[in-house]
Amino acid sequence: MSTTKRQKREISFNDDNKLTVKKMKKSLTFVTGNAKKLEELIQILGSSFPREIKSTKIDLPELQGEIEDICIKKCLEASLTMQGPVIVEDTCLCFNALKGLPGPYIKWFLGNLGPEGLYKLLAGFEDKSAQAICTFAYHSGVKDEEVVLFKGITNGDIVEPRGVRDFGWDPCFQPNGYNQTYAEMSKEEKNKISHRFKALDLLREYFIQQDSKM
Ligand SMILES: O=c1nc[nH]c2c1ncn2[C@H]1C[C@H](O)[C@@H](COP(=O)(O)OP(=O)(O)OP(=O)(O)O)O1
Ligand SMILES: [Mg+2]
Repeated sequence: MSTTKRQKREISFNDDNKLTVKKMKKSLTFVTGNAKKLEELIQILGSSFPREIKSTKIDLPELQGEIEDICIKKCLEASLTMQGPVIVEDTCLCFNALKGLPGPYIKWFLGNLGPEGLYKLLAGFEDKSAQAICTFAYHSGVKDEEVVLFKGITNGDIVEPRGVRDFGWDPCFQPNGYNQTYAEMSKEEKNKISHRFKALDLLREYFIQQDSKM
């Protein structure tokens, strides 16, 4: 019965003056400057996720290098700032014809070129295929503990932009097996197949496993 040992509890009296004990979920802070990422995370994880998600809007440094290194460093920065358990994520859009670029630098390419410009980048190439990669990183906040990574990849094509323009490069990314871009799909549909969904599915599994070991 050690599962409840470390769980916080809220003790109060209900209307009939009976003592009630409510188990409180531990919290986990998602550090991100991007409100759309947070919105999707909340929709994907839902209320059954075994942690209470809090969020802090901090623009963490945009680092260079391999995806894994970027995520580990980004997560350690967040953990130092928050002094507690945190998750961060980094999203890459990798064009196969460009050997994986823009990759982690997609934010700057998108900011300067927009979805149209991203599509035009591939004008000289027959291969329009791309990978949307989302990597979540978790750190417990305990010094010397390692960062854990969860990666989700959705393959697709870069197409002429179509659909609503409320989230980044969604209008120019069409996942394989669909004739709609992410931006033309409903949020529910995107959240069932997206790179972010796949990464969060692994993260959810990890926390369920962790709790079952306690
Ligand atoms: O599902 C997505 N669909 C379309 N666009 C997306 C998606 N996910 C991220 N994006 C955009 C946001 C940013 O322009 C770049 C990733 O850069 P990235 O550094 O990971 O995001 P960010 O700086 O906005 O937020 P954060 O504070 O969490 O680093 O791709
Ligand atoms: Mg960023």
